Formats: sequence, C-alpha cells, structure tokens
Amino acid sequence: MDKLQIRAAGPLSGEVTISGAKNAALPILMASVLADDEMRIGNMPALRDVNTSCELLRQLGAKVSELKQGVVAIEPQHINHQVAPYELVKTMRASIMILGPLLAKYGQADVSLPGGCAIGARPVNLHIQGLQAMGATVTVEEGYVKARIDGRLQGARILMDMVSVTGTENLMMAAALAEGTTTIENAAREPEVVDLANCLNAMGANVKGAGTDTLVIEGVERLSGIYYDVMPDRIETGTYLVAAAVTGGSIVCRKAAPDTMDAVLMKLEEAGANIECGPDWISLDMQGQAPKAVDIKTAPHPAFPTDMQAQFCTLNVVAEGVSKVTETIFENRFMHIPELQRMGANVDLEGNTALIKGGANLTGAQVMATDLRASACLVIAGLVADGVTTVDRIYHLDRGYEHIEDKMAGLGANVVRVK
Ligand SMILES: CC(=O)N[C@H]1[C@@H](OP(=O)(O)OP(=O)(O)OC[C@H]2O[C@@H](n3ccc(=O)[nH]c3=O)[C@H](O)[C@@H]2O)O[C@H](CO)[C@@H](O)[C@@H]1O
Ligand SMILES: C=C(OP(=O)(O)O)C(=O)O
Repeated sequence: MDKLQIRAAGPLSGEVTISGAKNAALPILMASVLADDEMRIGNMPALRDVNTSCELLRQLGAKVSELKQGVVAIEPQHINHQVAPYELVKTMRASIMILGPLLAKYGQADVSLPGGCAIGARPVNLHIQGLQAMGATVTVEEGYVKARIDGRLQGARILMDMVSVTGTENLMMAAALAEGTTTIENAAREPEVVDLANCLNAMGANVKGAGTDTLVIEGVERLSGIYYDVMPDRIETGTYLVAAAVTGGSIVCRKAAPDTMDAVLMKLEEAGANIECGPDWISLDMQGQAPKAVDIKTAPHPAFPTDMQAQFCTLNVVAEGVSKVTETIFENRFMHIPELQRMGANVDLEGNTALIKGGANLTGAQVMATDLRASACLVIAGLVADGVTTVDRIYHLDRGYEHIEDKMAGLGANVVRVK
C-alpha cells in the first residue's frame, strides 16, 4: 500500500494549478445519466472517486471514455441496468447520487446503502424522503435502497430537515425530469450545488435559485448531452493555501475560484496572511511570519466548510496563540487530533470542540490517515515537523487530491510517494 514520506523543506513558494472540484465532478458525472445523448465533461480531476464513478456508469451499461487528459465522454443511452452494487458504493459514499437520476430517467433504481464512515453516520433519510414526496415507492431491503415510480416523478414541495449537499443535488437531478414544479426549501447553498444547477440548465433543465436556500425546478421531458467544464476545487485550493501559511511561505494558486472561498480566505487573513485575488487566481504571502491562531466553527456554506477544518487544526497547532475549533456538521470529524498529538500537538478534545494551544514544535512520526481531509492535515504537519513523517493509508488522499506529491514538490516541498 502506498505511503507518503514528508520532510520539512522550508517555506513553500511558487505556483500550483488547481484541479476540477471532486464534489462538483461527482454529481455532474451522475447527472450524465439524465441526458439522451453523449455528455462531455472537462476539467475532470484525476481522482480515485472519479474513476469509481466512471466504473459505476460503465456497470450500468453506459460507454465511458477518456478523450484526452481531463475530458471524459459518457454515452448514457446504452444504460440497461439500474443497480449500484455494494462493492462500488462502499468505496465512495457519493454513489448515492446515482439514485435520483436513475429513478427519474428509468423509473427504477437499486442503490446499496452507503453506510457510515470515519467522520460520522452519514444517513441518507433526506434523499429517500424527498423522492417519496415526489411519488416514488422507496424501500430498504437487504442493504439496498430500492426506488420505483410508475411513469414520471411528480413535482413536490420538499422541506429539508437539515442542510444536505448531496441530498439537495440528488433531489435537484430527480426533479429536473419530473412532471411539474419541485420546490426544495432549506437547500444547500454550496458552490458545487450551483455548478450542478448550471450544468443541468445547460442540458435543458429549468432550475432556479441555486446558491440560495430555495430551489425551484420546473421539470422537463428530456435533457440533452452537452460539453461542461467542472468548477475549480475550493477545498484543494484551501489546502495548498494553508500548507503555505503553516510554512510561512508565499504561493499563487492558478485556475482557482476565489469567489467560492470567502470564509476560508477571511480566516487566512485573520491568521496573518496577505491575500490577493484575481478572477481565477489567489496569492498568499506570510512574509516569513508564523501564522496566528484563529477560532473556527464549521457550518453549511457560506460559513466555514467542514472539509477545511482538519487543515486549520494543523495551522492552529503550530500558530502563535490558543484557539477553539468547533465541528458542527459531522459528529466524529476529529480523528486527526490523536495523530497530530503523536507528532507533538497540544490539543484537548471536548465533545465537538478542539482546544488548541499553539506553538508546538512538531516531530515526524508514522501516522495513519483516517479520512480524506485528516490525511491532508497530516501531510501539512509533516511540512514543518523535525524528521520524517510517514502518512499511511493514502488511498484516502487519492480520493480527493490529484497528484498531491507532484503539486507539493512544485512548491518546493519534500513529499515522496513510497510504494
Ligand atoms: C461528495 C460531496 O459533495 N461530499 C460533501 C458533502 O457530503 P454529504 O452531502 O454527504 O454531507 P451532507 O451535507 O449530506 O451532511 C450534512 C449533515 O446532514 C446529515 N444528513 C445528511 C443527509 C441525510 O439524509 N440525513 C442527514 O442527517 C449528515 O449526517 C451530516 O451531519 O457535504 C459535506 C458537508 O459539506 C462535505 O463534507 C462533503 O465533502
Ligand atoms: C467528506 C468528504 O468527501 P465525501 O463526502 O466524498 O466522503 C470530503 O471531501 O472531505
């Protein structure tokens, strides 16, 4: 199994090109099921989750091919099978987003229940309730969500109990081909939800309100295949910016989307970074200074994203001052703290809050990555630790970071993949 070995190599400097967003690419790949003809999706990141999604589409019968680097062509008209098996779903929870498109297009879908993961239980009750409100019969049998509808799904008013990103996306895709109007209240406002809505509208859908908490979707009878470029990954961008801040460095992120990153950029400025933005770039300069500790509380967009919480824990561990990091989205998203403690971090965990005393001199250790962003925060810690840090189980990282060792090396870091 691959590992990453990291040695401190001074402040990060230079430029890094940001990839397409995992969390936009995955729903857009699932949305291709809704099209009558070929979809071409560009700015597709080379990630394990993208490969898994392509494999899922192939298992359904779709023809999927990589045209050139970063462009995937999908011919959904060959789909002849509506089952998403456990073997694939267990490796990627986002597979649940095939449920809405398959049901809306074919009237049936059997999707393995994704189950929990390291960060929490992650139920899908809101996805199921929304489809039921649209007239579907949904049962859970032998670990599978089995959904059926005779004819088309019916537009409905759906009030989401909690803000759910993939729940909103699943129901938006289903509603795009439903009969009549669907209203989704308390919808997620994440930029990736907006990217999916833009893609669906380009395919011929009528989705209004994306980016607000109320979506109004007029169902249409058919959607066409189109070319669409996936938006830049704001979490990957944030990860490199935090890495630069932790090392007291100065970097530029190219092909980024600064307008999707307000909460993260505000916190980096509060930590002492000098941030400048252009239409598609962000620069960060710490002017050789160590970061200052910042309090963080995660919440749905536009507040601070849970997917950046672990990286900011590492920043706070080495920063000047004390800080409080509160996680409100997932019940178990502090699995990185014990690993950071093994490297010398000074952290007290109290329920959903980490109290962090900054200024730690970290030492390299063998650490275990338990989820995607936990892995990223350990890599960042390794950039300033004395000695060698070895991050194990990096298949988590490969789910969400394209060629992380190459991109880090481009910024002057010493990060090596060991087979
Ligand atoms: C592929 C993708 O886009 N993943 C992102 C998505 O995950 P995902 O869409 O799975 O996360 P949700 O927004 O659904 O989860 C938010 C909260 O709602 C709860 N919940 C969710 C659905 C449901 O039916 N019932 C329920 O109780 C969850 O347990 C969690 O506590 O948003 C998360 C929160 O921003 C991010 O961390 C993930 O990177
Ligand atoms: C939790 C994440 O992803 P997923 O929902 O795919 O598990 C993430 O991207 O940090």
